[in-house]
Amino acid sequence: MAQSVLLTGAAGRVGTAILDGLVDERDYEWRLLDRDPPTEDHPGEFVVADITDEEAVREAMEGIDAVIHLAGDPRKTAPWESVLPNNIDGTRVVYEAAVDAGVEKVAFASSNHAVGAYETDERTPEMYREEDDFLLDGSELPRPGNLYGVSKAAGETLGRYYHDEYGLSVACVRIGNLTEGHPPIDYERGQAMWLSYRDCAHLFDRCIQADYGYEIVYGISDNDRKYYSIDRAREVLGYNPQDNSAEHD
Ligand SMILES: NC(=O)C1=CN([C@@H]2O[C@H](COP(=O)(O)OP(=O)(O)OC[C@H]3O[C@@H](n4cnc5c(N)ncnc54)[C@H](O)[C@@H]3O)[C@@H](O)[C@H]2O)C=CC1
Ligand SMILES: O=C1O[C@H](COP(=O)(O)O)[C@@H](O)[C@H](O)[C@H]1O
Repeated sequence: MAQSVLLTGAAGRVGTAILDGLVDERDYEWRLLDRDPPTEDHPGEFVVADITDEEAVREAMEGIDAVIHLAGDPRKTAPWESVLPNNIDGTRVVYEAAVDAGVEKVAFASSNHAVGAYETDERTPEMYREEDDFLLDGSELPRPGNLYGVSKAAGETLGRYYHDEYGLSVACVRIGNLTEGHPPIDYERGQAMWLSYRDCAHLFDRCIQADYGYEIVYGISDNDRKYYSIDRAREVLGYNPQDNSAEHD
């Protein structure tokens, strides 16, 4: 039977990458949720709701097997007044409703900014280059460099709680820098953590398909220069990225 997947933040960039990559590939029954109504054709059902609206999220969660939770404020400059409701409280609402609805898996869009403060003056810019061997693998403590990063670390910790307490499978994907078509130009850091659209779709697909308990993985393409390991994503999720920012130099 087709799996039913709730995609929050469906109208955004990451949501678009996932839908573009998976709609024709996979037989998922999509339920899309965003506070902004759709502007384009979309698969499945579209629920216009805010993730802080507990009742609406509960309703949207009915009959769902897996959730890809993207909705939130993606700005690294986002103030506390925004990340507290949109990224922290809204994420708690999503996990809580998922547990109550008997959902199996939640893939959470975390961010490189949850660990941004590892990029110290002493390490940069060398760590963005191929010859440098500094590597974060997901087992390190969060080290945010802004309140947005704090909110993503909070989302990861909420996931840990809902996994340990209720057995929900949770994959936190620390997404790098998603750009369509090619890596960011003249931006070493962005090239080292580039995530192509097709690798993004494939990675979240693996989060729906694979078996896991609680995981933190990095969401980047197989870039020659990288300071995030993708070994865990390969091992646990079966992630097999096709793109590499070096091929666009
Ligand atoms: N684009 C990137 O390179 C990266 C994105 N991420 C994370 O991935 C997720 C998606 O990011 P993007 O697609 O780039 O952002 P986006 O701004 O393009 O999309 C986010 C979507 O979430 C919706 N949304 C925001 N707050 C909401 C709320 N309270 N209730 C319902 N819907 C709400 C917005 O309407 C928007 O359609 C975010 O959580 C972001 O922090 C993490 C790392 C990198
Ligand atoms: O979490 C995010 O990270 C990406 C990449 O960060 P940046 O510091 O290289 O801009 C960012 O583009 C995206 O908006 C944000 O949600």
